Amino acid sequence: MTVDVAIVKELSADDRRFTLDVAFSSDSRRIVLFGPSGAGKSLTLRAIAGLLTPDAGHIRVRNRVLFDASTGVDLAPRHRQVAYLFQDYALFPHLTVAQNIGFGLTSGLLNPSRRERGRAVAHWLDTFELRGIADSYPARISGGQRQRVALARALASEPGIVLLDEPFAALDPALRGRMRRELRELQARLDLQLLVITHDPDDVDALDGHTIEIRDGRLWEDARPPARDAGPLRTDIEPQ
Ligand SMILES: Nc1ncnc2c1ncn2[C@@H]1O[C@H](COP(=O)(O)OP(=O)(O)OP(=O)(O)O)[C@@H](O)[C@H]1O
Repeated sequence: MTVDVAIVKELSADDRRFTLDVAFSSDSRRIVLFGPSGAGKSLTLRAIAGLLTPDAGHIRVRNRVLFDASTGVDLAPRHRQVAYLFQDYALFPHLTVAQNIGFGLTSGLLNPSRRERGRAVAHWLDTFELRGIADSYPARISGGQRQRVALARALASEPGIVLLDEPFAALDPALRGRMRRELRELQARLDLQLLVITHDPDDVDALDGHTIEIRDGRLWEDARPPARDAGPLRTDIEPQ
């Protein structure tokens, strides 16, 4: 299985307690964690990224053990080859589009020369059609452009998997439809594996991957059978 997660984490704040206890595995190129607000989706994503340490269990991605409580393995986030795209994209406001993308190249394991970095940044600017705004700051570009910059920055570090936290939630409906299509097209072009969390059934339909439903910190059901190959990309979904 490319992604194999079985984790338990107890959390408490004030007088509230929350138990995350999820186990799933999938070979699909598009894995969708679906569930209502407060279900435990972000906690699961944070655990995979290495930002939350489970009490028990294991996390394996592409045959690499990222975490295993029984053997004490707990790779640092920067060694996981996992890119995490935050809900608000978390771009650096004081860096231009090109500099934000370049940051993805310097923060990971890769430490390319200045010239190589320049070439890689140019490549990602072209891939995401961001040349025209390369020198703009995040505050001066649109929501869709911000999402593309965040994706470009995430992909520049050549991750094994990209984790996306509600990637379309902040976009207006028209743009949401376009970005869903763009993400699928991009995936087809770049051979990416995506793990997306969402509470929106339209995202589930549009992504058409292996959907895993989480509620109250537990797996609700494997809503669709795991697919070795997520199959041809759907083209019948129009932007809203
Ligand atoms: N540090 C913490 N301490 C205690 N409880 C927490 C902590 N972080 C999150 N929780 C609780 O864990 C539950 C799951 O949170 P999580 O952020 O994973 O939900 P989610 O499914 O991603 O929801 P949303 O779609 O609203 O982002 C929530 O009830 C939340 O209040």
